[in-house]
Amino acid sequence: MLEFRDVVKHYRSGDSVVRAVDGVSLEVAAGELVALYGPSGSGKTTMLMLAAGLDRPDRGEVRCDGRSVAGMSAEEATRYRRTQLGFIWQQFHLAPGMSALDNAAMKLIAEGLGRRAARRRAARWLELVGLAERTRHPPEQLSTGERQRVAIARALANEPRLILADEPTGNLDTTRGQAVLTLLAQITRDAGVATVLVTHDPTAAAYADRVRTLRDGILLDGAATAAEEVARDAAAKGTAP
Ligand SMILES: Nc1ncnc2c1ncn2[C@@H]1O[C@H](COP(=O)(O)OP(=O)(O)OP(=O)(O)O)[C@@H](O)[C@H]1O
Repeated sequence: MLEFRDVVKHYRSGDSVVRAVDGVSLEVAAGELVALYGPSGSGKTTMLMLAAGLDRPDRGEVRCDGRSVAGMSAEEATRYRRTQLGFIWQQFHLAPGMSALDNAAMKLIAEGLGRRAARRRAARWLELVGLAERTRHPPEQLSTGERQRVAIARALANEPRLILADEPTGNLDTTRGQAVLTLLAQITRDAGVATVLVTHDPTAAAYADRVRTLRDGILLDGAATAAEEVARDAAAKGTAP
């Protein structure tokens, strides 16, 4: 479903070059949840931006359902993001002044679904993420964790084929975080979605079918279980797992 083929993305910053993604090949199948695990600055968000067509690789190719993402016109890329993709952003990107319900319904309305039907569907997703009591509140009247859940409801409401989740539980307490991860794993499996979960939390990585570790823009060898990755990480830091 999603494929990175020898992808390189470097950023220039003054005289130096940041090798954000440095020759990554990775496939994520429909119905599979892959965790991209790695420290801050290892290139995880850059990989999601490339998959969403919000940035272009310097070399290599990102394909979704066989189509080159960088090869899409601006119009095709917008439609791809609205209809195929559920992007859960680290910074939420909610519209201020609009209710949680309208924020969650936004992509559905943009795709032409009637306002009432869009709101009905969005309300169901808000309920699933535990926000049934907060649908009328705009983001500025919600806690950070509640905003994160609105962003998750919005990302899932269009029933995407590919979910890109950037630290989706970063602002949630353990119970809420586990509920969101269980929901993501369930949607991935039941709806045959390909999901990439970016995290530096080993507990979150444990919900994945496969965990791949990114360091300095390079994927470490081999797929591993979350437990193996946690042990490898602890060994690298010289701490007990
Ligand atoms: N637009 C940009 N211009 C210059 N450098 C960038 C740009 N975007 C990212 N970088 C750099 O690329 C590297 C990878 O960044 P990225 O955001 O992908 O890391 P990350 O693993 O998602 O980090 P975090 O866990 O902190 O979100 C970092 O060193 C970052 O500073």
